[in-house]
Amino acid sequence: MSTVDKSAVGLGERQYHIGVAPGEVSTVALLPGDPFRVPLVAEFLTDVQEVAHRREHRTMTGLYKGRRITATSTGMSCPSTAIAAEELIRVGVTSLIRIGSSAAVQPGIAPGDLLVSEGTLRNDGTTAAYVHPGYPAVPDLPITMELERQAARIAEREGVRAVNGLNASDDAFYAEGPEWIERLRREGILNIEMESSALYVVARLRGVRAGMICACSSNLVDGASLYSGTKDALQAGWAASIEAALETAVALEL
Ligand SMILES: O=P(O)(O)O[C@H]1O[C@H](CO)[C@@H](O)[C@H]1O
Ligand SMILES: O=c1cc[nH]c(=O)[nH]1
Repeated sequence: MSTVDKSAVGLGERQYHIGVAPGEVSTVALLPGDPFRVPLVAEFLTDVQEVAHRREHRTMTGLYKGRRITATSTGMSCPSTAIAAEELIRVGVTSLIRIGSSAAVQPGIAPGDLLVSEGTLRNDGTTAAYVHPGYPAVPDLPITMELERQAARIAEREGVRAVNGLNASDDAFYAEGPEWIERLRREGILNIEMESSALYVVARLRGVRAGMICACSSNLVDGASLYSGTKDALQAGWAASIEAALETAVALEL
């Protein structure tokens, strides 16, 4: 019986899940979760081409201030994020910046505020298949520092807050009960989302760079919630996050 070595699958070819081929992407990719947010990135770009849209993974490539930029949606959660990251890396992406939405678990963070990740608590199953339990999920330091600089600048202009710190990646949106949220709050975690754990671990293992900036969608400890109609603030937060990520790509020549 022969087995398939997946480390060689798709190298130099159109990728099985995300449908992109070498030459169709930049060296830097912005990663929203939702495919419907890829066109929001495209609004900032010129010369945009839709490269592929397979399953939850939609990809567009264009230019921002003369720099080639790709946007690819990861879908929700770590399994599809790991696949998107692996396949983007196989076609030449060397910097991955997640532009997400995320729920705050510290008081005083409001929908639309900007959250830059300095590290992720790995409460997901995917990364357990890649690395041992104590392995850290951390973003690239220069990307993180530039995202923080850009977030602070844009937040001041837009009259929102920019907050930097630790986040958690959960697998189960509807299993985030009060005990879990209270524990994260006590341990100083700022916010919860569902993808950065896989993004950071895959990036580290493959020798590329990753970072994350999120827009706050809701606050699980002080009751400000997207789920009761704060979508305008969230949309402004997404636009601000995209701008911060694009300016980071330009500043660091990613
Ligand atoms: O809006 P995105 O970027 O998908 O991020 C957040 O929204 C989804 C949950 O509602 C999860 O994917 C979470 O990480
Ligand atoms: O994990 C998550 C992500 C966004 N919002 C939540 O309430 N939980």
